[in-house]
Amino acid sequence: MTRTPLMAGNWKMNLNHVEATGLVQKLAWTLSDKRHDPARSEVVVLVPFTDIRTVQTLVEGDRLTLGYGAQDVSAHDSGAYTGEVSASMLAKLGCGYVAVGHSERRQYHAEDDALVGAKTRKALAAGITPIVCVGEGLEVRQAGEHVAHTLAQVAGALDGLDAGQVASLVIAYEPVWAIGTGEVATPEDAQEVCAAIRGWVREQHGDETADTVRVLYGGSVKGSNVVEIMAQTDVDGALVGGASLQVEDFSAIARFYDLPTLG
Ligand SMILES: O=C(CO)COP(=O)(O)O
Repeated sequence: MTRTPLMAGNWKMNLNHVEATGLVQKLAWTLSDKRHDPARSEVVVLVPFTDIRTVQTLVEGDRLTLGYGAQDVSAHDSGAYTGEVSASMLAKLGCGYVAVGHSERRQYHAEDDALVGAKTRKALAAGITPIVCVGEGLEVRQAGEHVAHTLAQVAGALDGLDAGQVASLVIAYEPVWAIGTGEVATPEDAQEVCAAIRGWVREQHGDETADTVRVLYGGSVKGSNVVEIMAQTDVDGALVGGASLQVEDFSAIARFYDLPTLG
């Protein structure tokens, strides 16, 4: 079973829709100039809600091989939920992906596993691939509880899903202590937890599902460290924050398969 690597750029709260146009155009130009092969890595940007329509117009107008999506979605279908955006609204804008349960949502908006699970189900029901984010903080890591902690988050978010649904989604392991800090988990750290996640999926949903589901690593991924991270058996891609705002760096990440290996 081959899993197409996925390189997802999470812009977080950066770039207005005018700036988004500039970045998407430059990214598309660079990827095509360097002959990026979409069969070897799928490239996606997760953008602020206010940028989605603009990105959709560029992707559809120029037939770009660039996926796009949102960074969050409501757990509700419609109604009196001021400020929220539903999965069907995102689907109408052509979003292929949405991040759910990012550590910044968990930390600043008190999202728990039950809410992350509800959002995951709404995305799936609307035909959008959820990128379910999990990962431990520094104290949990220091206590040696990172695998158990992360698997509990996976179990909570994927509760009630069938094997087909689990196979279709993406799980992103992002150790909180490695996000935006320049502190990268070692490739072995990334592999340990990504393998444990796949092992959990295998136990719960069988071999086919485990061999199909894509598990990403996120946390200070850059062009300079992506090759060694992608060399890990159970890492199927990266969820990239800061470096996704830099066209040169993000296009290098997208073309990880062409980069020289260090050492
Ligand atoms: O949170 C992240 C992606 O979702 C990781 O961010 P950085 O790549 O900036 O560490």
